[in-house]
Amino acid sequence: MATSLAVLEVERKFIYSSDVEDMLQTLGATLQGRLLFRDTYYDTVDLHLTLNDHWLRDRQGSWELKLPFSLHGGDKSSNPVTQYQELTREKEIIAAVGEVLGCTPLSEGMEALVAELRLQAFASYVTDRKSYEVPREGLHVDLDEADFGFAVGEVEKVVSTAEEVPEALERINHFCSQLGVTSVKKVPGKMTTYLHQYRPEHYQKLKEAHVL
Ligand SMILES: Cc1ncc(C[n+]2csc(CCOP(=O)(O)OP(=O)(O)OP(=O)(O)O)c2C)c(N)n1
Ligand SMILES: [Mg+2]
Repeated sequence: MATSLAVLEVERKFIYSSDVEDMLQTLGATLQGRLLFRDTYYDTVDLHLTLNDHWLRDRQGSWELKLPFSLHGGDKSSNPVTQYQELTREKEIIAAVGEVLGCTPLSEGMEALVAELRLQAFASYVTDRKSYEVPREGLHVDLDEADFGFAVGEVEKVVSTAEEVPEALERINHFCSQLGVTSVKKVPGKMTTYLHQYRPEHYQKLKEAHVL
């Protein structure tokens, strides 16, 4: 079996204003397209996945698990840049879910895993996304509008080794400052806002665990 390179997503969220698209174009960004998609997130009854910063979702029939890979330690709750590994192969997702839950799932597919572990959907929303590429910087920018009335932008770089992370951080932070994003405070994303609005107890537990 061919070994796949890791997909490590380094990302910084920002709040944008109505002139953001003009600014992006001035900075050399080009619009790639617009996409509408629904994400449904799953967890165990006792919230073991999210309390361990593992985010399992079904995006329009494709499954994905985001899990932390930060080698730098530090306080996640205040850093404006997040670093996650992304798994999209069901076999790898099932193994990683088993590892964090301390079990060995028998299931070979995601629907079976949901039944076996009695996973429950805890959040579901539609995102209307405009995607920009910044070829010169190797960066990707998304402007997201969620169906519960929340908008957020993300500057992102995908790398495959931990050694590439510092340069990605530098490029992201430099691009953000050019965009006028100066606050070093962490901006709440769609999930943080969704949980705060619709699942306050879950939100509180994640705050107490310093996951959000
Ligand atoms: C600011 C901040 N946001 C999220 C987290 C953790 N987290 C919460 S939900 C979550 C999973 C969703 O990640 P996010 O990038 O917000 O979603 P989305 O933009 O729709 O997915 P993409 O298309 O980029 O793959 C994470 C990693 C965190 N620790 N801090
Ligand atoms: Mg994102």
